[in-house]
Amino acid sequence: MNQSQREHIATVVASVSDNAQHRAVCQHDQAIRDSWQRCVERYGLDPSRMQAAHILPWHELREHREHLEEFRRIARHGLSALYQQIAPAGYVVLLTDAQGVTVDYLGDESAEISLRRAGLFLGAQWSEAWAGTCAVGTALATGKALTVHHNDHFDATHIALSCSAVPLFDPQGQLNAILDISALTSPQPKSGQQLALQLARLHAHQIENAWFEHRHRTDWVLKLSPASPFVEVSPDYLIAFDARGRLIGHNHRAQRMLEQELGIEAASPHGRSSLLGMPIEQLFNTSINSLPDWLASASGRQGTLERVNSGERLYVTAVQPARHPERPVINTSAQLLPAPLAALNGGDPLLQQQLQRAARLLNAPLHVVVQGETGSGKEYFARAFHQSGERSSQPFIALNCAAIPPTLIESVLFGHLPGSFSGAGNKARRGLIQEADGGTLFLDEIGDMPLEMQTRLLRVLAEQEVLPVGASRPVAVNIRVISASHHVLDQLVEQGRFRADLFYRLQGARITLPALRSRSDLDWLIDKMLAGKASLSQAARQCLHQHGWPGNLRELSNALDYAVAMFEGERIESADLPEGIGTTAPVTLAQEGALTEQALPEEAQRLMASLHAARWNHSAVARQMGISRMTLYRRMQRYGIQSPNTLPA
Ligand SMILES: Nc1ncnc2c1ncn2[C@@H]1O[C@H](COP(=O)(O)OP(=O)(O)OP(=O)(O)O)[C@@H](O)[C@H]1O
Repeated sequence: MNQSQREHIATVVASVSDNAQHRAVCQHDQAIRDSWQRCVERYGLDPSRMQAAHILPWHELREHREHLEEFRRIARHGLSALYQQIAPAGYVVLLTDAQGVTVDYLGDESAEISLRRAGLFLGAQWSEAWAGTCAVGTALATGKALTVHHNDHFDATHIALSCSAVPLFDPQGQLNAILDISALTSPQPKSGQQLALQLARLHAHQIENAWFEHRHRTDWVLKLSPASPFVEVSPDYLIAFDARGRLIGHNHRAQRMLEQELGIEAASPHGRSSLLGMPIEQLFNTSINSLPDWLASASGRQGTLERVNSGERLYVTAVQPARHPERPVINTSAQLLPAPLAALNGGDPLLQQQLQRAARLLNAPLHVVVQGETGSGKEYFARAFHQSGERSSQPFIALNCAAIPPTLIESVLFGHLPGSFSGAGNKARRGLIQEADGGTLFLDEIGDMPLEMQTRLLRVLAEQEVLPVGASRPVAVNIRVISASHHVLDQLVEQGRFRADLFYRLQGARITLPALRSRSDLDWLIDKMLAGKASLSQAARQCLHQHGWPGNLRELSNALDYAVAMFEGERIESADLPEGIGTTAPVTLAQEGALTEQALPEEAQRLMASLHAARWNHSAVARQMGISRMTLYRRMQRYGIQSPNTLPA
C-alpha cells in the first residue's frame, strides 16, 4: 500500500463515520459520498481492506453474455465507433450488464496485462457490492450517468483510474446495461473528464436508439425532436405504439419527458415504466389513425405534435411497422426470382445478389460453377437452378466425384458396353451423362476428378457426344453441367491439378454462396427447418447465433434434427442442442482482428476452432460438420493439423 492509498483510506473512513466536521469539508460530490455510505452500510465493505479487481471465470461470463447476446450484437457498432475516437487518448470501452459484469470490451491489446490487472477487461465485475464506488457500479445503483475519478473510488485499489459510465435503458424503461469508458492514467482535475462523459452519453443514446428501433421494427414508431432538422437524423425521443395506439416502448429521454409532462414521479431505473399502456391521445393531441400522415416517405414529410398538457410543439415523423418481420423485404425494385431460387433465401443481401445473377443465366447456353464452403447448399442451389429453368421437366442427375473410386468414375459417367472391361458384367450400362440428356448434370467436388476423366469430359462438352467404354460410336447428348467444389478451382489450375481448358468451359458463369456465419437470415433458416416439428427457446436460439457453423447449412440441419430428437419439454432448450453448439467461445472484436491476421486458410482456422471446442473428439466434430470421420481426417491432413493425442510425447 502506498502513501496516497493510505491517505485515501483515511478520507473514506472519516467521511463514512459520523464525522460531521469532515463531511463539511469533503470535496467529493454528494453522489460519491452517498455511494461510499452505501458501500459500508448496505454492502458491508471495509475501506481499509483493498481488493483486487474481480474477473469472472469464462463459464460464468458466458452466461452473462448469453443473456445480453442480441443487445450486444446491436451495440457493437456503437462500441467500436466510440473506441476509435477515444483509443488514442488511452481509454478502453466496457459494456456491462445490469449486474455490473463486463460482457464486451475494447482496449489496447498491447496493454492487456495492466488493463486486466486493473479490471478494465472482459469479465470484470464492477457492481458496487463487489468493487465499491466506481463508475459502472454507481451508475447502476443510481440510474444516472457520472464520472468516478481517482479518489472518488471507494476502494484504494482503483484510485489511479478515471471512469465515466452511462446507463442504457431498454424500451420498457428498465436499466439494461452500462456503457463505460475508462483510462488507467489521466490528469488530476476531474473537470477534464467532462468531454469523456459527454462522448459516452452521446454514444449511449445512439446505442439505446438502435436497440429501440430493432425491438420495435414491427410497431408504429414516432420519432420526435424539438428541432425539425434533427427528427430524421438524430431524434431526441422515440416512442412505440401498438396497432390500437397504446404506448409499448420509449427511449429513456422520451420516458423522462413524458413523466415530466404528466407530472408522474420518475420511475426507478430497475422497474418498468409506468407509461406503458397509455393511449396516444393521453400524451399528444393526435390519434393512432393520424400516424400514416407523418410517414417518413421519400418526400421527407414531417408534422408537428403538441404535448397534451404543456402544449409544447415537437416535430415528428412516423415509421410504420415492417410488413414481414420474419422475412425482411430486400429490394423492392429488384427482379422477381423464380420460386425455387427465391425459396433459398430469407433476406440475406449477398445471397440475393447471387440469386438474381443466377436468374438471368437460367436459360443461357452456359455451364455454371458454384462455389461455397462445405455444406453451404451448393447442391440445393443446383437443383433450384435446374427447377427454375426451361430444362426443369428433364432429369437432374448428381454425382459426387470424390465419393467414387477413380477406377469406377469412367464407367459411371460415360457408361459401358457388356464385357468392355474386367468387372463390367454382361449388361450395358448407360452412364450418368446419358441419363442427364436434355437436363442438368451436377458434378460435386469436381476438383477431385482424375485428370484422364477431365480430358474425356472436355470432349463431351466440346462435341456434345459421349463415347461409352467399349463402344465404337458416340451418342449425341445435350447437357448443362453445374459443377461445384470447395477447392478454389483457379488454384487447382495453377497447380496443374485441373485442366485449364475444361475449367474455362465449365465456368461459363460462377455463383458463390455465402457461408452460413455471414448470412443475415439465420433465424429464417432455423424457423424453416423446424417448421411443424418444434419451437425453440430464446436461449437455444442465442446458442445457435453464437455458433460459427463451420459445416454451414448441413451442420445447422443436423443440429436441429438432433435437437428435435432430444427435446422432451414444450420447446427445444439449449441443453437439447448437440455438444459444442453454443459452447464455442464467441469471437470478441479483438479476437476477430487477430484471426484475420493469421496465416492459416479460413477453413483450417474453423476446423481448429471446432476441434478445440470439442476437445479433439473427432467423431463429435465430424457429426457436427455433417461429414464422415474419414473426410475429417483428410481435411486435417490437408492443413497439417494433428490431434494432441497423436503428437509424439
Ligand atoms: N436452402 C436450404 N434449405 C434447407 N436446408 C438446406 C438448404 N441448403 C442446404 N441445406 C441442408 O444442408 C445440407 C447440405 O446441402 P448441400 O448438399 O446442398 O451442400 P453442399 O454445399 O453441396 O455440400 P458439400 O460441399 O459437402 O458438397 C442439405 O442436405 C440440407 O440438409
